[in-house]
Amino acid sequence: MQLPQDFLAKMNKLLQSEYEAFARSYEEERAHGLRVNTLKTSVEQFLKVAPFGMRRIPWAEEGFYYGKEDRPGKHPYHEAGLYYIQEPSAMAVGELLDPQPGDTVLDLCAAPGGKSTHLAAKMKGAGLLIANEPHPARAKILSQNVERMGIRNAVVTNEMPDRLAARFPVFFDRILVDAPCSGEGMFRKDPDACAEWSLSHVNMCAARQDEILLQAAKMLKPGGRLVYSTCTFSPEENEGAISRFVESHPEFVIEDVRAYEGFDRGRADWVDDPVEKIGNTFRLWPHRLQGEGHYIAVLRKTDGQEQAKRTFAKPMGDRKALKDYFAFAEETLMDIPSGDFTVFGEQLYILPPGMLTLDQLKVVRPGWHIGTLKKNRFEPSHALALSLNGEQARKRWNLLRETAEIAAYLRGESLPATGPKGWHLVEVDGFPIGWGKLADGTLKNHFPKGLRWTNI
Ligand SMILES: C[S@@+](CC[C@H](N)C(=O)[O-])C[C@H]1O[C@@H](n2cnc3c(N)ncnc32)[C@H](O)[C@@H]1O
Repeated sequence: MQLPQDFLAKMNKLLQSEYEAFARSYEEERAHGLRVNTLKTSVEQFLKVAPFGMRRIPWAEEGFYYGKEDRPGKHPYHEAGLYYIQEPSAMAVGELLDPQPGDTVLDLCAAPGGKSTHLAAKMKGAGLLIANEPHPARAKILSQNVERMGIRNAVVTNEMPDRLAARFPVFFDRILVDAPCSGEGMFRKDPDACAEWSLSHVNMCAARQDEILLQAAKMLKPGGRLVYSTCTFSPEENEGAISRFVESHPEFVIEDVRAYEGFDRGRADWVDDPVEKIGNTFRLWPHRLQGEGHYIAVLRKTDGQEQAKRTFAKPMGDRKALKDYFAFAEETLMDIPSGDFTVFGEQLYILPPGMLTLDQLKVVRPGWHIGTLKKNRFEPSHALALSLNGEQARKRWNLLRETAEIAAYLRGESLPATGPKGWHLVEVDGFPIGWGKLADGTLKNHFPKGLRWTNI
């Protein structure tokens, strides 16, 4: 592959004797990974049914390399959200932020959602995750991935960091800044990053990273953890960004976290003014492990003001307006999803607990999407189907993978069916994949139009 000459010269100067091995890695095939979604299945259960070659990724409990010939993006299990296709090195980031169930977590630069969905799995449905992405089209994709992975406790926003910082000061236990960067570590995976690269682009990215970190710092609680990551090699965006940040924020310390085999450490000698513990940060190199290039720093806020006054989101009070929803839920579900309901237009959501008001913010998904309140009837959402397990539905319609029926369902076709009338949770091998509504010998297809498969 053709790499920018200025980039190669810079890497040669930095890496010296290691440069040859680094340059050779661009001639090699990159590794492909998927992460099992433990909100829907366990690793053990998935390994029993996995139709792909699966080899463990050492630094990610639920991460696996899959085979070169495998096409996990084109399998019904992908639509059922049983896994997320994620670059192997990127899985280290969620492991290092390590959110716990019940935490309040922000993913500030979140699209398309590889790391947000990893954080949500670690939170096991308890606590609040805000996944933010300023680019509108990318925020939509992020929201679709949150839906596919069956996440109930996430809010997806489409904001700039300073506007979130004004609303959520000192609010989060853990924050991830997976910063937009010059993408040098992704040249094998993403030729666009390679085409866009220049020394001035690196400097522009570094300035933007300083601003994002500044805003993130305001939102973290004292004692909280901030993880900063990039998929680039340039010291300006890595050791440089963290050194500038810690220098201007002495209440932050760089944590000393154990490294996995193949992880390298941050390089103090590559920047002019490194802070003391910069050698505790991590560098992941494509010539030292099976994954692309990454940089990761784990920071803790040791001190700071506690925020007292907050305006919480107001749930809707009028439960009578939800009578069609409750009628649907009683007929269709074993346990009725309940909590702080909110309505956006006709759309019904349940807010995650402890959510602050979202007024004046650009919100793509204010919580768990339950369905649409139509005139005199309720229509369940795809998000509801994907967040259930089969036992939670009264009427289920199971299809087997690799059959004509599942292919027809994914193409959006109705299926001949007999059985009780009403909403059926459609499954593939027992894993929910969408809704179908049975009447007059037909299961009407409610798999969303935008997700339907063509060419199968
Ligand atoms: C490296 S990508 C994030 C990848 C994502 N965390 C994942 O794992 O799927 C960085 C993201 O930051 C977004 N971004 C760009 N400018 C930003 C800004 N000023 N503040 C926050 N995010 C920004 C980009 O649109 C991009 O989606």
